[in-house]
Amino acid sequence: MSTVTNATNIFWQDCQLGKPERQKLLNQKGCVVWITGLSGSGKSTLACSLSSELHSKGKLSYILDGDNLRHGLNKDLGFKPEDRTENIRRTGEVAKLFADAGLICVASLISPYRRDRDTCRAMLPSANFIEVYMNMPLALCEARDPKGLYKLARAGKIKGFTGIDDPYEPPLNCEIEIKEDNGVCPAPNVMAGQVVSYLEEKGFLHC
Ligand SMILES: Nc1ncnc2c1ncn2[C@@H]1O[C@H](COP(=O)(O)OS(=O)(=O)O)[C@@H](OP(=O)(O)O)[C@H]1O
Ligand SMILES: Nc1ncnc2c1ncn2[C@@H]1O[C@H](COP(=O)(O)OP(=O)(O)O)[C@@H](O)[C@H]1O
Repeated sequence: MSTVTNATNIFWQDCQLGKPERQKLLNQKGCVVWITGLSGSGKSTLACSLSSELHSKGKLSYILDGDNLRHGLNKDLGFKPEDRTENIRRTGEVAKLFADAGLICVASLISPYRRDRDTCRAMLPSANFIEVYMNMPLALCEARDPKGLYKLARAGKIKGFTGIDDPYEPPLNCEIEIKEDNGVCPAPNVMAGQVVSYLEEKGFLHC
């Protein structure tokens, strides 16, 4: 366990009952499905559809949604680069705990900086971090604009909005890419099916 802490005189406490026993109980393997993409790209839609699909298969998942976490755990953070970095780090640590609990943790955050996502990946055995890139054109996300935030950003009323005046760094080596097919975005259940197939193929849905 390599962690840098500010505290001294702390010790790692182990318990005989561990992840393997919890996984056996749940008949699944704990992992993190990390969904990244622009605002409006469909992250939350995919997270919900995926969670429902897994539930119907008797598999336990839990969604960590960026917007929701910012109402509690991450309420002290804004959208400055260092705040986004801390937002992702904290969420990565929580996701790691859920995966250790044996759950399929679905994290859905813009997570715009590659280095921050890679930091989360490094928190887990590499196969257990499944990065899903919502590769949707900015024009589509902006046309959707369900919260009217792009409009505000274009009007200069929100500063540092991802994709407008703050960068989004696409993954270079993600496990799953969701993109348009002939200019059409796949339906939510189709996007979820793509992820479920991956989880099935890699053995996460059984123990
Ligand atoms: N400046 C700026 N840039 C991007 N997004 C903004 C901003 N201000 C508010 N919002 C709203 O916050 C949601 C993104 O939160 P995240 O925690 O996922 O962002 S990040 O990962 O820390 O970049 C995002 O939600 P989604 O649309 O679901 O992605 C927006 O609703
Ligand atoms: N696959 C899809 N097909 C059609 N509309 C979608 C799809 N995915 C998302 N949407 C719509 O796009 C908008 C943004 O989706 P959302 O999941 O909130 O994105 P994000 O979480 O990335 O901000 C919502 O109005 C949602 O209903």
